[in-house]
Amino acid sequence: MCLNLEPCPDCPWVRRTFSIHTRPTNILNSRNERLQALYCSDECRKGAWSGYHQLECRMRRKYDLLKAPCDPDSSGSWTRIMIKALSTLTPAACLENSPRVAEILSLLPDVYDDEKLERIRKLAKTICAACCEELSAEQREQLAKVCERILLVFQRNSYTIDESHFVPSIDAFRSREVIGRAMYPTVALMNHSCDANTTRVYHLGTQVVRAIRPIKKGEQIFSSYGPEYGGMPKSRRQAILRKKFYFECDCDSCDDDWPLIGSTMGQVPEFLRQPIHIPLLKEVN
Ligand SMILES: C[S@@+](CC[C@H](N)C(=O)[O-])C[C@H]1O[C@@H](n2cnc3c(N)ncnc32)[C@H](O)[C@@H]1O
Repeated sequence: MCLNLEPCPDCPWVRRTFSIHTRPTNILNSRNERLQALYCSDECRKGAWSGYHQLECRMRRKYDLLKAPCDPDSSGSWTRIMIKALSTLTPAACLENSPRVAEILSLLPDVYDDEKLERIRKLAKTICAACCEELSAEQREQLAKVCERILLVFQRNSYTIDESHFVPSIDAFRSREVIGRAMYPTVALMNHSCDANTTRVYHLGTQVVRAIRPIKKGEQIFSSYGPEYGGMPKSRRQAILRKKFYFECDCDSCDDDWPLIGSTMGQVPEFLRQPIHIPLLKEVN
């Protein structure tokens, strides 16, 4: 499910639908920039408004008024997730200590008390206060805890979606543009390895997982959550994974503390150490 590209999955050129407004507006984000609306059609715009944005817009204004420390993109996507969660949970069911709620609250018991958690907590409280005015303060507090857990699960299991623009130069990597975040349930089952055997690419909002070396039958399929062994020492990789995803990496390269690529260069024959100049693209007249 791609939350950020809704409600128009057929229109991949709609960008940042989480920071849109459906008509010209003077609302500014926390960086004092005007929020931008980009839709592929009028139909799409109307669908967004009636589907979720009416509520989202109210939340955003309320949230911005509170001047909570949260960047607009994150608060936008988190708001949308919470609105969806609240619509499936029903506040009353949440408060009866249902097995579903107990299950949600039991997730991620080892959360680290960091800045991001604090922001998520504030947002969850704000949205529950705005969405569930009919509940008592105590009930809203309980509901906010459920929402906080849902957001944390999303944050740990979702992926950034980017689009690569084809630029015929060695700088092609820099032309990647982040267009949102999404949860892909099957892909979320993949563990991280600092020596991953797959990579992810995106094609019009669809995530494609590709093997980057032969994978034997029965071998575990690993994804990279970011850090990779060759160019980064174990301590730094572990620190990043701990801060961003809250786990201690036990992949082979961390367990055996594989050396950095540069540190093994002395063992590589001289002719292999020479840079190879192969033009990436052939010019065509
Ligand atoms: C996106 S989930 C991956 C699927 C998860 N293993 C499961 O069973 O649902 C991410 C979680 O898996 C665990 N994990 C993933 N890669 C790991 C690694 N290299 N070392 C230790 N734990 C890892 C961590 O608990 C992390 O929070």
